Amino acid sequence: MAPPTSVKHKLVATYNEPEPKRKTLAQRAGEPNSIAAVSVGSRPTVKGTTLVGAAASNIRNPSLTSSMSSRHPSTLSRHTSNSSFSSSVGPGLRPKSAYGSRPQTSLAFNKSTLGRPISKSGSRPATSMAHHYDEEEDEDMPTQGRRKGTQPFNTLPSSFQSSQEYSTLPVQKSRGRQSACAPQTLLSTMRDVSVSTAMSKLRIDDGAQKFQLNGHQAMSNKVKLLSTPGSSQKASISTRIRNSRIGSTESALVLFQASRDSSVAPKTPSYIPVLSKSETMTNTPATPLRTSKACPSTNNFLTKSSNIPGLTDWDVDNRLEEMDSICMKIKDHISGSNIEREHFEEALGIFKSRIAELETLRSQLLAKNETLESDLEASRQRTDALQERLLNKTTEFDDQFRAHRHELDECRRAYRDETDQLRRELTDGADRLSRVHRDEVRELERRATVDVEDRLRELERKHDAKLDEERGRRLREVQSLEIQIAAERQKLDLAVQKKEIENQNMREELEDVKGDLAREQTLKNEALRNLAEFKAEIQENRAQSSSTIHSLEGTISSLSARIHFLESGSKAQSDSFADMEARLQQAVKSAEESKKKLIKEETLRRILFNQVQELKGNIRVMCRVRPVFSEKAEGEVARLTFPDNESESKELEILGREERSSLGTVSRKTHSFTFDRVFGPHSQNQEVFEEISQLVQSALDGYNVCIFCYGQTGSGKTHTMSSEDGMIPRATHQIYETATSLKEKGWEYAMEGSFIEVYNEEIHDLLGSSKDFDKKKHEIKHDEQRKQTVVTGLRSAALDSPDTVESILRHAAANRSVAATKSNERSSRSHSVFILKLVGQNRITGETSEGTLNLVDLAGSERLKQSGAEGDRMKETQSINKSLSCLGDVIAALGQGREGAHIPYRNSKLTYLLQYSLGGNSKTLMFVMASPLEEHLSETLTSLKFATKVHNTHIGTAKKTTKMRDRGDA
Ligand SMILES: Nc1ncnc2c1ncn2[C@@H]1O[C@H](COP(=O)(O)OP(=O)(O)OP(=O)(O)O)[C@@H](O)[C@H]1O
Repeated sequence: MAPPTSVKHKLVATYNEPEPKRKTLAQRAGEPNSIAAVSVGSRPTVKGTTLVGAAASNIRNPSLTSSMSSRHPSTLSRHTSNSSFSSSVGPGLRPKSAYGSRPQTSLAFNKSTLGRPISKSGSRPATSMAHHYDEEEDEDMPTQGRRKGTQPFNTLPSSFQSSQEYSTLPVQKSRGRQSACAPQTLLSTMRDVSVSTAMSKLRIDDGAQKFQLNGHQAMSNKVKLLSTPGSSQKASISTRIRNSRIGSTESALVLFQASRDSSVAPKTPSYIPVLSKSETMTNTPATPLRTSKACPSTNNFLTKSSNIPGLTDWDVDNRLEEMDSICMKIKDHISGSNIEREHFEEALGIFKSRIAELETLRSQLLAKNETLESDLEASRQRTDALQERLLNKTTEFDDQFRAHRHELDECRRAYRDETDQLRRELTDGADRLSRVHRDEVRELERRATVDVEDRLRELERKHDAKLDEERGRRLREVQSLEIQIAAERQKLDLAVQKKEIENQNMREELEDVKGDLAREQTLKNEALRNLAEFKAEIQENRAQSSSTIHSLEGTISSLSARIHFLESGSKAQSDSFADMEARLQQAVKSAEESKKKLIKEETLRRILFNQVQELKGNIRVMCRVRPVFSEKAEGEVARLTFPDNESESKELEILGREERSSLGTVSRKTHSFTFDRVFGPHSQNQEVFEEISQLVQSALDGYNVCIFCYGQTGSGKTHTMSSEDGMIPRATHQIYETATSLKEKGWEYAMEGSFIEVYNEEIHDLLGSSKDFDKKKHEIKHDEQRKQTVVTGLRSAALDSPDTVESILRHAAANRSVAATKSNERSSRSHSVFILKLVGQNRITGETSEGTLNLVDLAGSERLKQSGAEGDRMKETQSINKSLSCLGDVIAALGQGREGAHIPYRNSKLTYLLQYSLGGNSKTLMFVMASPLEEHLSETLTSLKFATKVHNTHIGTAKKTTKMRDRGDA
């Protein structure tokens, strides 16, 4: 295998390094005639042509010079030698021409000198050698030349042969010039065994590398031989040494050395010699070869032993001269050979030194190799250590990874627990807030109740004191007390409303707190999302997990602090809310108690009112003036004035028509009227009902109450009495509510309503069918004992709910409207009476009461003369006027106050129907309705004058129909 180029270059650089082992062998050889050192550029100067040739070839053997002279110019030239050397030094194979040139030359010389017959004789060593060589020349050399690449040492036999011939030179030389052929043979032998020839056969072969020299390269070849392995070669060398009788000591030694060192010759490429300074000598031009003229008679030369038949004798003198010249040449050749030997020795020294250098290089390389191996081992150890460390690090990393994952799991579990704890805390906080708020509301109600109770106690004391006084005072004092009670009630209502507002505010605050809690919940959710994101970041970046955890813990702690802060704030709000709620409950409770007190007060007030009514008389008259809807449509408005306070008016002044006296003066009389109350055109039904509510209430107390409206047509009777907010609906509602409230006192009332009309002195059931108006006859019957009136055949409706009243009124209005279509303006032509019978029983006291409330809407009072009615209208008007006149007569009779006097109730259906509601133990209220129109002025004045008569009538003291039952009977 070819060595690496780098190594080869290095070897070139270290070629001159000494080799101790080689040096020792050289010393052992004990070579005194060492070859003179040959240096590049210091070509030795040799006298003579041979010497010049030797010098030119640096190390060429002098014998070679002679042999070269007989060599064929074409096969042996300096140039060829140089080429051969160059080829041998180079990495390529040795060229065939270079290898075969010298043997061919030798062979040519042998052939030229000895001829074929001589070479075939085989009697002389030289001849045999020549023959042998000839055979090799003819057969082997080309083969060797071909094989030298694979078997470079197969060339040794040739060189060895030359060596043998060379070794015989001293023997022949000692014989002297015994035969003519001896010198020739000697020359041939010397040439063959010359160092140059021997060196030319030697080579340093290292695999594909071959090193072959010509001339002075022989020494190099010997050196090459040192590295030539193979026992057969050593044997050949030993044989040659034995065969060389006097041989050159140096050659013997070199061969011996080669034989010895061949066994230890390094096989590594480092022993491939590389051209150095000495090698450059091979590049020097070789000495011109001698031609065959140097021995012109060689072809005819015969020795004494030549016994070849057919050959003739030759000229002795010429031969002698030739021999002399040959001898001289031999001498020169010998001297040149000595010089050449010195050169070889010198070259040998150089090569030894180079060998030493190579050895040194080898040792260095070995050392370096060892170093490299040690480095490699160290590197391997380091690699193992690194692998072990890597394994340890991997294990450690896995452990850390597991520990970190475990830590992350712990953190995740801790966060989950903390989140659950926060959620529980929030839930608990919300529950606490709710409880606290409820407590606050209770406390607020309690406080409000206490306050109201205190106020009520104080008020009760005031009222008790006032009630003690009121019993001895008049009606105005009672009214003032009522006003105060109403004011207190209003205050209480305001207080309750205020408490309710406060409660509402507290609820709003609670809602705000809940909103804050919801926002906190949102923040908490955001924090949880941030926590999840932080967890994701922790997983992504484990190195930052600890810092992220700390930051997350900080966020959680801040959130916890904020939650605590909000809880504390909401707790305060909850406290205040609970306080307000408690106060509210207290206020509600106090309001209920106040309501109870008010009921008691109301009872007392009714008692007082009845007492006042008894003191004042049982018939009261109130006046109401309807508003003007349109002056253009209704005409001129009469001049009605209210001299006293309009809100509490009791007086009415009407400017009468112009009256022309007999003297022609025109005057207008002012008519002044005074009633229990005068309602102006701006008054409402609510205001009117407040005035009569106490009277209506008397029906529950067992009184017969009759409220009727009197006035001309279109003055507002029906509006006041039967409209949606008129006295009938309001009275029934109030009675129902009062009856319900009196249940607390044990009173149970049975309320039954009926609605009739008196038309043309006939009674029609408005709750029945309108078809029966003219068919069904109803009779009026009186119960003298019970002082109750009963109309037969009437349908009545139990007032078990306020809605019943509305249904009754709607039904009655529908019947009246149907009737109106038959007889025009039926409603104005008939008296309508709503009868409400109230029968009460107190299950506690055993009292019973039976009262009747009659709400009467009288027909319009018109003067027949003014109305111009005819036919049925006239009959209606007459009937109306009759009944109204009878009413006036009855009232007038009652006003006379005579005991047992006749009261003409039977004169009309109306008065007979109202027998027990007019006078006696009844309470009567008459509304006189006035029209504001100038057109109706006359009729208005008539009505007002009639009302004045009634107002001036003292009917007597009303008595309620109550009985005390024996408890035992009950
Ligand atoms: N105080 C009032 N406020 C407003 N409108 C009123 C008032 N009084 C009467 N009216 C209206 O005047 C008109 C006539 O009233 P209403 O029918 O009650 O008179 P009347 O006296 O009942 O007549 P009639 O005797 O023919 O029944 C109605 O439209 C009624 O609404």
